[in-house]
Amino acid sequence: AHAFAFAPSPPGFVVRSSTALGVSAGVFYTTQTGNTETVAGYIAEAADLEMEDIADVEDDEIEELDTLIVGAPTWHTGAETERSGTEWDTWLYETLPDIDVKGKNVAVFGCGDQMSYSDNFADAVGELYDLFEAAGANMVGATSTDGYEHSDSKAMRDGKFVGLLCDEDNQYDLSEERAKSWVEQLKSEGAL
Ligand SMILES: Cc1cc2nc3c(=O)[nH]c(=O)nc-3n(C[C@H](O)[C@H](O)[C@H](O)COP(=O)(O)O)c2cc1C
Repeated sequence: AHAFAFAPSPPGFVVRSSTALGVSAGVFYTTQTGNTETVAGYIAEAADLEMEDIADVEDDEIEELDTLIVGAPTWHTGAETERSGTEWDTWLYETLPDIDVKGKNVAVFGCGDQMSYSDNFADAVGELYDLFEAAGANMVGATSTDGYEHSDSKAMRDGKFVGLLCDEDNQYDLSEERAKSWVEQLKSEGAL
C-alpha cells in the first residue's frame, strides 16, 4: 500500500491545480528557444500552478479547467494567421474548434522582441486572444503598454496589451516581476 502512494502518475493522468479560492487552472505554452517556457515558469511559480507544453495536453484536460493561462512566442513575422511558429498554429485551428471553452477565464501571454520586430511585437499573443475570445471564453489580464518601446503589435486593443507581454531578448530582467504582478492582477479579476 505504501509503495502505491509513491508510484508515478499513470499515463494520461490529468495535471491540474486548484488555487486557494478553489479555481482550477493551468498554464499552457509553446516555445522554440525556451523563452516562453521561462516566462510560463515564472507564472506557474507565482500562481502555484502546473505548466505544460500544449503539444502534450489532452483535450479533456482543458475542458475540466476553470481558467486557462496560454502563452506563445512569435516567429512568423507579419503573418495574419499561424503567427506563432509553434504547435499553437495547429492547435488553435484544428483542436480548439472541438473544445468547449465558453465561459472559461482565459489569460494570454507571450514573448517577442520589441527592438528587432518593433512593428510586430508579440503578434501571436493577439491571435491567441482573438481565437479564444471568438470561441466564447471570458478574456482577462489586459496590461498597460508603459515600459515598452515597440511601434506596433497585433496584441493591442484599445491602447492596451491583451495580456502579459515579455521580452526575453531586451528586458529579460523585468519578466519575473511582470509575471508576479500579472498573477496578482488575475487573482483580483477572479480568474485565480
Ligand atoms: C526569424 C525570427 C522571427 C521573429 N519574429 C518576431 C516577430 O514577428 N515579433 C516578435 O515580437 N518577435 C519575433 N521574434 C523574436 C522571438 O519571438 C523572441 O525571441 C521570443 O522570445 C522567442 O520565444 P521562444 O524562445 O519561446 O520561442 C523573431 C525571432 C526570429 C529569430
